Amino acid sequence: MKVGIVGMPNAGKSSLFNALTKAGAEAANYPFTTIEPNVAIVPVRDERLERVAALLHASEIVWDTIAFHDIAGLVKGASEGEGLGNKFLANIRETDAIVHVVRAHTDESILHSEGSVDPARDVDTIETELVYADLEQAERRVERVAKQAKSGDKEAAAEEAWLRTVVAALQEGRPVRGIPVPDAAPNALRNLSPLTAKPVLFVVNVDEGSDEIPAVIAEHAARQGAGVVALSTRLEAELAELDEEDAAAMRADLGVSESGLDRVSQGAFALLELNSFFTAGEGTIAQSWHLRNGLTAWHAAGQIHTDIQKGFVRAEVIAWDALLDAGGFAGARERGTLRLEGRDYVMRDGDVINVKFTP
Ligand SMILES: Nc1ncnc2c1ncn2[C@@H]1O[C@H](COP(=O)(O)OP(=O)(O)OP(=O)(O)O)[C@@H](O)[C@H]1O
Ligand SMILES: [Mg+2]
Repeated sequence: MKVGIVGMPNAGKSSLFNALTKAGAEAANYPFTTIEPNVAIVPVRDERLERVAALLHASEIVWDTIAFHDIAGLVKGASEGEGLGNKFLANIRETDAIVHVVRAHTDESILHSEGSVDPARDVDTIETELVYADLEQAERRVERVAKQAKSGDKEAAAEEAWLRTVVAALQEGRPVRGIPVPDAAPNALRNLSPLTAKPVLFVVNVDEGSDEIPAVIAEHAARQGAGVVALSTRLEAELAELDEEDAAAMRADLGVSESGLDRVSQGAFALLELNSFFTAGEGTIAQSWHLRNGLTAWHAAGQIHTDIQKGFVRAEVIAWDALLDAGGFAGARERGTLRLEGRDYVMRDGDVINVKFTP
């Protein structure tokens, strides 16, 4: 899963990114934590898997990860190429979700490109740039698709009609999110990959020691079904430089709630309506995975390995807490809480699964 970080210049994007990168380096078990200078691979920690791993004396824990893409600040006019903004926006077109960093801290030593701290105005500026960028993209695409439609391509005709609705909405400043995709052109949304259709997590960059979300941002987020997390990105970046004990002591001193970064990564996952599931065995690797709500054991097998999916026979499944209650797989088998399920079993959040397959 990929997430793009957007926001005004100096909003705190790179501080957040650095904090995430450092946390990733500590915990990810990935040798390639920073695969590119502006891409950070961050583990999504989950206490449930930690407890399962402890119970089974797992050899190690492998976390599912999110890739965060840091881009330069978007000024007004970014979509017209100012400040290279458009190129940066193109970089995040392929992401699954957007983290929008909003400055709310009042540190006067940090310049604001608009001369004052005003979270609602800044959110509006960035959202307008995203709308413009999508508009430009949609106008270009509609021309191309219209040509295909003229040659009698039914799907192209449906896509063209959809694109015209999209262009009209964007011209009025409305996002693409929520505009229904026609059955006759099921790939229309993916072909355009509009920024304003992606789920959003607002990260409100607050003063140290605060975790208050400004009401205007909370209401704005609620209206568009977005998530909100408040933290000081500078503080998180500083804490990430400390070892775990010192960081915990400093958090306690400042009265800052634990794991601001975990809230960001978990918040990003929550946006996409993903379920977690786990694979684990006595003394082996305990691993976390994610799957869209409503998908089955067969899909879960495909996440683990295509060969395991191809050879799927059945799956042993148990809820993570039932496994803890039973004291392990042997106990669960005795109690009958370890179930055998077929390929159509709909996975539940927190399931531990062991797929039996023919190689
Ligand atoms: N909560 C905060 N309180 C005080 N200062 C902060 C806070 N968050 C970030 N800063 C400071 O603001 C400055 C800009 O932060 P940062 O580089 O993360 O912004 P950015 O959004 O990446 O900017 P750019 O758009 O230029 O890439 C840094 O000096 C950083 O230490
Ligand atoms: Mg930056």
